[in-house]
Amino acid sequence: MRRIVIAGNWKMHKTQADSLAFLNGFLPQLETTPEQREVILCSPFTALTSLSKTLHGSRAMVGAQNIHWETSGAYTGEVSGEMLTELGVRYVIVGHSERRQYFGETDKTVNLRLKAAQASGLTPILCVGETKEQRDAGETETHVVGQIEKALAGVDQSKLIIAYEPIWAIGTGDTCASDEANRVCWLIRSQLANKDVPIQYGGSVKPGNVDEIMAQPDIDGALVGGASLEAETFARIVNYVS
Ligand SMILES: O=C(CO)COP(=O)(O)O
Repeated sequence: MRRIVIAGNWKMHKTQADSLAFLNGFLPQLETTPEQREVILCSPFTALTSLSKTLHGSRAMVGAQNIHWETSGAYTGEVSGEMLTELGVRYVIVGHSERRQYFGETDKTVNLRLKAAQASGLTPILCVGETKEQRDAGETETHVVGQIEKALAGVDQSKLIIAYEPIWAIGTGDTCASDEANRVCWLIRSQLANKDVPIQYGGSVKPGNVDEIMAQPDIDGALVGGASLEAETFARIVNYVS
């Protein structure tokens, strides 16, 4: 049985106070969440400590949004795996398209960050996905398969989550049709040595489309941006109807 993993990516949203207010509304709604669903909240670095303390012993776990590949050194502005695990962080997003687009993340640095995350005991959530131009040119498959190959060179597939996030569907309200998302998730799985790696879909996941997305056979979860910022909305997604 493959794991089901629903993660919220808060991106650059929420102070510590905002995070705690969110949890007040969110945690009680996890009481009815089926046990086999993993629930993760990926906050900015500054809220990780508060999240970790408040979530201790609860159903939800804490994730970060980036990690540096070195264990320490002169890397101003960066954070190491040990710094994250010390706070109780268990997961980390790696290679999000916003980091690739705005912060010069490459397939090479994604690969280094994945290995560093695993070396420090974190489970990385590797993000891949194509642009609108690539999709329109019929290059989705070759692009995504290329990203997967380069990212996973030398990476342990037993401690890994992958998120397929078509860039044109992120923050646009323009969801990828669930059968199209499923087809790409299936393709990703076909490239993996470990067929049990959970593969999430991300891109405008909302209460109104989550049930249909999660009904797809090769989609094992969701990576949710905007709709993870509000407790009621994210709880509805986590408690999707299967
Ligand atoms: O980028 C995403 C999650 O990592 C998706 O963002 P939205 O859910 O806001 O489209």
